[in-house]
Amino acid sequence: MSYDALLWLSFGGPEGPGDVRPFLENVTRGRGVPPERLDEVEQHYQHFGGVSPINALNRSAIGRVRALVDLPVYFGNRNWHPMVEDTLAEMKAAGVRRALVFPTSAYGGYSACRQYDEDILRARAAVEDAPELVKIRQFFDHPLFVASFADSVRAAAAGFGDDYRLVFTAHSVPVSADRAAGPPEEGGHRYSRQVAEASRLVAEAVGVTGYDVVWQSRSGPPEVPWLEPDVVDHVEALGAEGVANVVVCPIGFVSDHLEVVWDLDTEARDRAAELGLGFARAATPNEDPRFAELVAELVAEHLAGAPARKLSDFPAAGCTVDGAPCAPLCCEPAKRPRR
Ligand SMILES: CC1=C(CCC(=O)O)c2cc3nc(cc4[nH]c(cc5[nH]c(cc1n2)c(C)c5CCC(=O)O)c(CCC(=O)O)c4C)C(CCC(=O)O)=C3C
Ligand SMILES: [Fe+2]
Repeated sequence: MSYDALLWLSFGGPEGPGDVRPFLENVTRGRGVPPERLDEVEQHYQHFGGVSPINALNRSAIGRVRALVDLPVYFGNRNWHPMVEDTLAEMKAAGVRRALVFPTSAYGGYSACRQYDEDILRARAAVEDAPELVKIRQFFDHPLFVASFADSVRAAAAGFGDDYRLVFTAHSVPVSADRAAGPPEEGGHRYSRQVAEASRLVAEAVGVTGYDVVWQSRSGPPEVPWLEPDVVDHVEALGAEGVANVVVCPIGFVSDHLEVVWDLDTEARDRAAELGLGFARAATPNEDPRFAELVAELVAEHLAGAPARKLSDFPAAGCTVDGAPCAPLCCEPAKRPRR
């Protein structure tokens, strides 16, 4: 199979105050997020002038990937411009017939994997005679992903000697969504188990034996259970335990974005300061040159049909054609209550 492009598929984020509300409406359309939560999240964005760092960081990484791969690289998002539908139309007009897709998420699960397949379906439905789109596999246990986080944890912890608690954090999801993550015969929880596995690998690389895995940025109505504990609550619990310093590693994300700079660098950091805890946040991989190398390796691996380079034997999937699920009933979307 030959490919004539690479499509970088991401979440998207607003780039000015006027973008915030329409962006949030795109994110939450039909998802049962209460309006009060949206108002609150809008304030987080406006606190940063309505600009999320995510688009600029994607463009910066794409620049480095362009130097490493032999394919034109296009950029499209689920929720904000450049929208993936528009990018795909542009690709089609440029004569692209088959493209690889790099999704900016390392994990399985509905929000982290299957929803990107839905983006591919939606984009292809919007473009007549659309190019074929083949998505690249999950990479939570790739040696370059793990090494990048391990170095960022070491750098963040540098001022604390050995006296710190390492806390990994990933985006919370509804408990029901995590239960449905992966193919049904595996028993579910593929998202939280992959997050736990990546955390274990990074802790091992750093040489830390005691660490925690917690969740952040929960949304949805309060009566719906989401993965816990929350990172800010956890910082409080560590303070009560007498822990002196906390190093937070956002293992669930490939780049900084609003939920990293708000929930971690603002909320969790402020709470730690109030409690007199030392606090440091490990960098996400995006700006590490190894992240571009990781993407180039994943592309080369796919083109060569080479075996996956990975540090664990935990199941991974995600390589899909034209937005089909990884396997029948894999990460089935939840039936959401209409509001
Ligand atoms: C697993 C996961 C990832 C990691 C995988 C990946 O990276 O793709 C992720 C990433 C991100 N989530 C982001 C932003 C938001 N997520 C929301 C809402 C939700 N996220 C969910 C899950 C995830 N989200 C879920 C289950 C919801 C509930 C509603 C729904 O089922 O969709 C909302 C709505 C408001 C709110 O309620 O918080 C916003 C604004 C941004 C961009 C931030 C920026 O602009 O910089 C990024 C990278
Ligand atoms: Fe999210």
